[in-house]
Amino acid sequence: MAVYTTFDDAALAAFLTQYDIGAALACEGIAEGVENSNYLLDTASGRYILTLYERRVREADLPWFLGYMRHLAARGVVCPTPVAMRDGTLLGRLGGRPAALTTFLPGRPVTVIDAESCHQLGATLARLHAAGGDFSPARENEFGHRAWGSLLDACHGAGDALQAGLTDRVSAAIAAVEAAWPRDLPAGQIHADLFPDNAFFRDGRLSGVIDFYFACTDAFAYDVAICLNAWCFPDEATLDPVLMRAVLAGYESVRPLDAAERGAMLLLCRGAALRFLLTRLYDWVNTPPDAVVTRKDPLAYERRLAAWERRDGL
Ligand SMILES: Nc1ncnc2c1ncn2[C@@H]1O[C@H](COP(=O)(O)OP(=O)(O)O)[C@@H](O)[C@H]1O
Ligand SMILES: N[C@@H](CCOP(=O)(O)O)C(=O)O
Repeated sequence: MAVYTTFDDAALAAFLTQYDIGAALACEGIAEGVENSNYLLDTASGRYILTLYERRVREADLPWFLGYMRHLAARGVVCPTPVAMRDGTLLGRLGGRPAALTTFLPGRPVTVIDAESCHQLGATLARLHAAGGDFSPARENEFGHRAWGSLLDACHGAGDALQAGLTDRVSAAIAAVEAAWPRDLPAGQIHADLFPDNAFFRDGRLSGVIDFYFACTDAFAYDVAICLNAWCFPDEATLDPVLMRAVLAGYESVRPLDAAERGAMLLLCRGAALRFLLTRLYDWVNTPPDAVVTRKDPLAYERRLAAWERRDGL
């Protein structure tokens, strides 16, 4: 459950007076998600998502995220669009947290990932990369390869309780991937967390993308590698090559990968597995026992890392 911050009716009413959307008819916490507190808000003018930003999201980055979502929406990428207050401001405060309203996207994540959904995902990712091309402010990837060593250190060896020798194994994997990390790949704005729970489908079509709060400026091919990890391991351990080929074919139907990107993909996949292994491990170790959130399994990404390491090529 991801509702960390609550507020009373009076605080919500006061917050909504800044907008032109009417008073709240209903406002319910949303159980899914791990990063922020999300509420489903209904007013006479429609349905919205109310997000209170928590934890990892730096307040100084919020204008970048909200501006990026507006930019993508204006270019035809179906994603939550921040709703402006009467004075044009996108960001307010509620329950002591920075807060914003975005449009509600209908649709649901796929229940069974198949080649068709993977193909659509790949094509959508490539469109998202193209649409971000003229959004010029850069935002560093705070979970890029330079951050991995510090994330592991911040776990203080506690991963060994999950799996014997995990700390040394991950440390060696970071060193190997970092030493060969490719430079100068085509780069721009990437989603960086386009997992199946962040892609909505309606009537068999990918209808929208949510959750842009890890978006950053990095290699496009790395974003593809994140999706290969997130979408192509049906049993959390074994790569399904049919799904992988479908993601790549979907992507390349819109934006062909160049030779350097194709050559680097396997290494980028190992890097992407490490990135989610490390943030999940950090959360596993550092989430207080009374927190109302379901921790995600770090070892599901150790198994993906091992699967990539066993391969000679895609
Ligand atoms: N714009 C939106 N339209 C519809 N549902 C949304 C929207 N944004 C978030 N949600 C719902 O809220 C859940 C959590 O959102 P998400 O952005 O993934 O949270 P977090 O960043 O906290 O992980 C999603 O799984 C979805 O059910
Ligand atoms: N996708 C990440 C965690 C981020 O969660 P989300 O609910 O914001 O997508 C993971 O699976 O580790």
